[in-house]
Amino acid sequence: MAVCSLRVINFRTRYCSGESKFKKPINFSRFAIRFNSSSSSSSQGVIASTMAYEKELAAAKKAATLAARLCQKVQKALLQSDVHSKSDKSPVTVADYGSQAIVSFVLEGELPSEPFSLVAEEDSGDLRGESGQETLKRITELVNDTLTSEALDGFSTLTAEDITRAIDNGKSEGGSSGRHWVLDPIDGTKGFLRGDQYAIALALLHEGKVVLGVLACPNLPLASIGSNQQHSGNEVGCLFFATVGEGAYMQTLDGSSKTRVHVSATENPEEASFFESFEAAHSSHDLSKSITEKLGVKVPPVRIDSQAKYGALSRGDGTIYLRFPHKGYREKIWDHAAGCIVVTEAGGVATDAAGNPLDFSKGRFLDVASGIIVTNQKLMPQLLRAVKESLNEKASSL
Ligand SMILES: Nc1ncnc2c1ncn2[C@@H]1O[C@H](COP(=O)(O)O)[C@@H](O)[C@H]1OP(=O)(O)O
Ligand SMILES: [Mg+2]
Ligand SMILES: [Mg+2]
Ligand SMILES: [Mg+2]
Repeated sequence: MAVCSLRVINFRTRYCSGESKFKKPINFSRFAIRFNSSSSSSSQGVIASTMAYEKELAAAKKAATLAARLCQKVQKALLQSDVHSKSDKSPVTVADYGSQAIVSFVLEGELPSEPFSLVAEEDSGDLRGESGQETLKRITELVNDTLTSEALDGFSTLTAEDITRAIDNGKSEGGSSGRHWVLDPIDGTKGFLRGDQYAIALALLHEGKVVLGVLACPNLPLASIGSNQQHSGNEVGCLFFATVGEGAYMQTLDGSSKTRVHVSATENPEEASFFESFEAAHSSHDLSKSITEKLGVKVPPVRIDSQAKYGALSRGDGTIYLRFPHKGYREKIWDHAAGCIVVTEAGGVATDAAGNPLDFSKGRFLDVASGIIVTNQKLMPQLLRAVKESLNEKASSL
């Protein structure tokens, strides 16, 4: 049984000792309150006590929340800017790198006694040459502004080199042994640019299995977004999180108390609504139309960007999520790891189009047969049959 006790920890000690990769001492004068669990989860298998991964979850929530603050600042400035800069990709670049730097920096600092491995989407290659200097300067300012104003007041300013090093922590190959953090610093960049949905998606792999996931969705309404529901209230900003065997939860991004979430219990596909990519280039809308017609789904699809779809599904806004990328596209683990554990812990099932479980243990890529489908346990057999029929029809029409 784990004991929760309040412990005061000096950030200066924590962020500067042990395995830290930061050459420059980082001076934190702020004190943090952390839970100290007497049941060490790190070396006792994937499912240990009921308090397993508690300190990792706290660190992940903190990292994703701070990264979300940075992204919100950039998106706000982007949406206020003129038409010219809206077609300019640089704001999202700055937010992508900044988000990755913050998550890397916070995780490494919060968990100093653990070896740190991060599999993340971005790397600093494009920032290192002469042409990247202006962007790197903007990222460095943004990260420093965010950490100063939002949480880690009192720390000494990070240099551009600190930032590139934090970003490049993300080069790990992951795999089936040990622990690896998995990060998409902005999932749904197209949605981010449009002012729509995006997510900061962070998960932890342990011995090849996803054991923890956090999804920060800054623009997702707190109220349901399903096509069957009346929209009520316009408050936005959700944080979903789940630890293996302990259920899935949602709270507001600004930190309200958590609520346990469950997938929809709908067994009748005629009552089900479904989610898919906003961008037809990311997932075939024709195929999902064929599948949902076979099932008898009556309402039109809810199309939104990013793993916010997994979050919405985990709280029952809809019943089905279909994703069929076009030929040649290879899925990456950071595009599904966090969403997958959130929806699974909420009672759902995520498989590839052939019904195989998703295997996150093979490195940076996630090799799947044809696509990814998600629904509740009761509907999955029916959905799999419809998917198989539609895929066969598509193959024979080619
Ligand atoms: N051609 C593509 N097909 C499918 N997914 C893509 C493609 N290009 C990028 N993606 C990634 O897939 C996800 C988009 O999914 P969705 O349509 O559900 O928002 C994002 O993670 C996006 O990456 P990124 O993280 O850079 O935005
Ligand atoms: Mg992504
Ligand atoms: Mg991304
Ligand atoms: Mg990308």
